[in-house]
Amino acid sequence: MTQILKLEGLMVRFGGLTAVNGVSLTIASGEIRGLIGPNGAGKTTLFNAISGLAPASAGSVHLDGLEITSKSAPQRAALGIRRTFQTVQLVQSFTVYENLLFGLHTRAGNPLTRLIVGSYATPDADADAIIDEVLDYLGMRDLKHRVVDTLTIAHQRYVEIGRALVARPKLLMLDEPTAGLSPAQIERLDDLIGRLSSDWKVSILLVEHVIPLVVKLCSRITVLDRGRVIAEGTGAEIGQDAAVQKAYLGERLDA
Ligand SMILES: Nc1ncnc2c1ncn2[C@@H]1O[C@H](COP(=O)(O)OP(=O)(O)OP(=O)(O)O)[C@@H](O)[C@H]1O
Repeated sequence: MTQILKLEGLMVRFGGLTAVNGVSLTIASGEIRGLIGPNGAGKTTLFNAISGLAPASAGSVHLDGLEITSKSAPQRAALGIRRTFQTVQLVQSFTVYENLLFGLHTRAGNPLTRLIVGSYATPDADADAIIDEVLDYLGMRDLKHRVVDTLTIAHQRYVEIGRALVARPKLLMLDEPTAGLSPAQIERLDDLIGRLSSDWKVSILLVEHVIPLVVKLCSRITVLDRGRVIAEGTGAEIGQDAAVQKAYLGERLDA
């Protein structure tokens, strides 16, 4: 099976602190991989190292067979890595449509967005059609011209996912997508994430504190603690793992 993402011995240091410490992992095409770990384990830093926001101190990152370790974040985005953030990062005073255009133009050639986010590919003739397709998929067509800061946090999270999808990424990284959502909203998002990988032919790396959701969605889960991978396996396997139980100390994985 094709490996979409391969990390080998990845390290990220902040001065004397090693936030990511020799992480190696591979994600297969179409896989939904869970990434869990206690607070401060290094999950967001690992996301940043994969997406190019945190430079690797050592090790390598390959995307779909291409080494991208020294590529910038905009170059990685253009090559097919897209992500969402723990705290939603949209242009709040822009409409849903305008925010999705940003996602599209990181792979197309709009001069303004190229100045802001960089661009390495050819312009898209049919931005509107792509955006409408994504909004229809997300059930948000009626919100297309709404200003983002008038939307619920749940809808804002969908817009972030939409901004990633318009670029038809190879790897979609979701950083705590359920943060701030109600149980009903989490259930809907859970259903969406479960469909995304096959509907959009995208591999997903999911960081999430709602462990039952990760266990349900992901056939394999990687567990980080203090920057290191301490376990990898199915939900049942990692639930039984003594090192994982110790790292979570009291948090119930089967809750
Ligand atoms: N820019 C930075 N400068 C210095 N230290 C940092 C920086 N970013 C993260 N850290 C430190 O790196 C470690 C890993 O942090 P990180 O945010 O990646 O963990 P996390 O697993 O995502 O945590 P959480 O689940 O709480 O979001 C922590 O000790 C954190 O304080």
